[in-house]
Amino acid sequence: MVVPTTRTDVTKFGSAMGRTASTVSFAVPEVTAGGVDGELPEGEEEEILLVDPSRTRLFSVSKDRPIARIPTRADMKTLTHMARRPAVDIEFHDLTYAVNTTAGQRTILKGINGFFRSGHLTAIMGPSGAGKSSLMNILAGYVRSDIKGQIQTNGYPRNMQLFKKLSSYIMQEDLLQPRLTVVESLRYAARLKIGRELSNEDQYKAVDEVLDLLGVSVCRNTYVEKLSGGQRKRLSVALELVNNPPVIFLDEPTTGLDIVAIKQCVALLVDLAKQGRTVVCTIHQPSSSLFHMFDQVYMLAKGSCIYNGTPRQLVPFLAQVGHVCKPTHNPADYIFEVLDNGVDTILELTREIQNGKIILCDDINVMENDKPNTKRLSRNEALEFEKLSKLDKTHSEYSSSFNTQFSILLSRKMKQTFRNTIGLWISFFHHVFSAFLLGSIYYGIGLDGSRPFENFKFCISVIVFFVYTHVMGPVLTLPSEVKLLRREYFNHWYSLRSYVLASAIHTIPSMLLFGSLFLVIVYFMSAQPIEWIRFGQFMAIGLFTGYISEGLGVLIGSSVKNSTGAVLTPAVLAPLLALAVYGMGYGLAIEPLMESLMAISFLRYSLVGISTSLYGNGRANMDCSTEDLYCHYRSPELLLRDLGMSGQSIGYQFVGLAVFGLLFRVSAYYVIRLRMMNKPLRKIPLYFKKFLRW
Ligand SMILES: Nc1ncnc2c1ncn2[C@@H]1O[C@H](COP(=O)(O)OP(=O)(O)OP(=O)(O)O)[C@@H](O)[C@H]1O
Repeated sequence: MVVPTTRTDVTKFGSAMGRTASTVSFAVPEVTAGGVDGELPEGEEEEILLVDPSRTRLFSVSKDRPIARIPTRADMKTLTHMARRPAVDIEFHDLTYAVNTTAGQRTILKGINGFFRSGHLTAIMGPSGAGKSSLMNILAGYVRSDIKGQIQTNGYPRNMQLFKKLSSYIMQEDLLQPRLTVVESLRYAARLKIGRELSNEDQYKAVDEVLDLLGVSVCRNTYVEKLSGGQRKRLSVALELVNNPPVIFLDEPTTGLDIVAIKQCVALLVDLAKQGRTVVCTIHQPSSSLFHMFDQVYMLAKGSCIYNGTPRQLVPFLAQVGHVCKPTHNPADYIFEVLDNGVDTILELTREIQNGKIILCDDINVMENDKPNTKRLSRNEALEFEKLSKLDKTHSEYSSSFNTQFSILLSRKMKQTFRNTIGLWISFFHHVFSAFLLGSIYYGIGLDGSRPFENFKFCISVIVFFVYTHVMGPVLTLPSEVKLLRREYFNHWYSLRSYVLASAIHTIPSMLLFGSLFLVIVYFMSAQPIEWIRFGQFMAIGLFTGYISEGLGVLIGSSVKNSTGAVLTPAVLAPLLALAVYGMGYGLAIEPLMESLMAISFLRYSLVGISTSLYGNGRANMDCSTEDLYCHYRSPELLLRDLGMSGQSIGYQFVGLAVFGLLFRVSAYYVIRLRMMNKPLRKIPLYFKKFLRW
């Protein structure tokens, strides 16, 4: 092995980067490596070319080597029906990311530099904890605080609003809508993400093209829950591809896939990049053949860049600093072994690659001439694009209007709800069985003046039924839904308001259907008065209670994970129920303090409402079935008085319930909004102020 003479030269080169172009020569040691062609003879002199001293850091260690062509599918299809997008290059300078931990401040990324260009597939690699996900999150805009340094797109400071529209982040977990078919999922995504940019017909054509391109046409009518791991990953990519984003970030796209699916997945990313997109993914140790499929590899260790360049240049680079990779060795594995040598090695590699300022390429001409198909965005075009996107306030943020988002989301949710046939059957049996059970327990007591307290227990049972039936569903399902929401919301599919509103409405039809069935059965079995107004009020209070309880479930489910929610929900409901029934027998003697406490239990309004619907509104004295001389509570007025409910209007109970319903839903909206951010606590005062202004 030839002792490299490069270190000082590279340092010189690095210091020359600031102002003037220069040409630096150094000897490249003889190296051979598995899977790499065209090694140089020992001691051969190579020229390092500095292309643009002020910004660009391309240089070649081995410019005479055959050009490493990225394998692409010969029959690769082009996306002719998609919206046109500009190509976007991303660069970052002196990027530092430091977070506060209990042990003090921790620097996760240490002044790294890089340049990820359009038309290239870049892999961010490194050992566990190196900072790959942190870098990806920062570049994608997922993390935006605690960052120092510059991030630029096409040479200009990144405009986050514009960048969000031009980029997609595909997270590691394939979060998909299980009860939609592949083509339905894509069509919903297209309608939300493309909006008015393309006609419906063109949107559907774009969807068909994406299906073809990603090789998922065969399963276009398969339900998502039935897809294989590889197909799910392809669908995840397809969903983000429908609006043709020029920048795609993927976090660990190969995790959980078998070797064949991994290759197909990376080949797909290569294809996407070759069409002019900037594709950046994080990846754990890839195989040698996989490693060489990437156009650029960006390696991190302990928050610093230790390599930046083409896969082919990794072996010569390592050899340059005295680490020779055997031909039989996978270079991607070898560098991990090198890192095992300790911190000094990391520092040395970081110095050599100038913390990412240098990009090692096979041939500068390849880098320069291998332009992507799409048009690069000039400064003027960028400004024009920005201006256009700001013309209409609604359209500046999302591709489709609020109403469109709402109707699409509602239709998507309803479709899934009504396809959940097992869930619907369970719900049906639960309502019918509980209704007959309750009806049997309180059979025929409604008109009996000697059993009003039993009838009051019946009212409590109806309220408890509606509370527990509707509160637990969102508590258990929302935490996983929030994850899916995070992906779609972050990728700018729709606004949070349209999502929350659609979620708040989609359960109403099934709730009305099953709830009414339950109420009709119990009302008539328990022989309540056959008066349509009373019946209507009874139904309305019961159904409204169910809806408000669901709102409480949404608030709890959006705030905590489901294991916590399962414990927290009964803990919240128990005191509310105790406050609701307080006053039974006390009549007019309820203390003012207790009265105000009772007012904060929404169940109190339900209970007063349902009792008033049966006994209020000037109901005549009831008949008594017993032979008692004195049947005290045959007078409904007396009964309501002793329950502490006299003089209460049913309208007031509806207003009380509506206030709580609104409070739960609006609070849930803000909690979800805070969860979508990475620094929620800091934003609480801001949101409180906004809420007060609303
Ligand atoms: N917000 C944070 N607060 C505290 N530490 C953090 C935070 N974000 C990341 N870290 C730490 O920074 C280091 C880098 O994290 P990151 O997730 O970026 O690494 P990674 O290279 O993606 O690792 P892996 O391959 O295991 O996913 C880890 O040690 C992680 O614990």
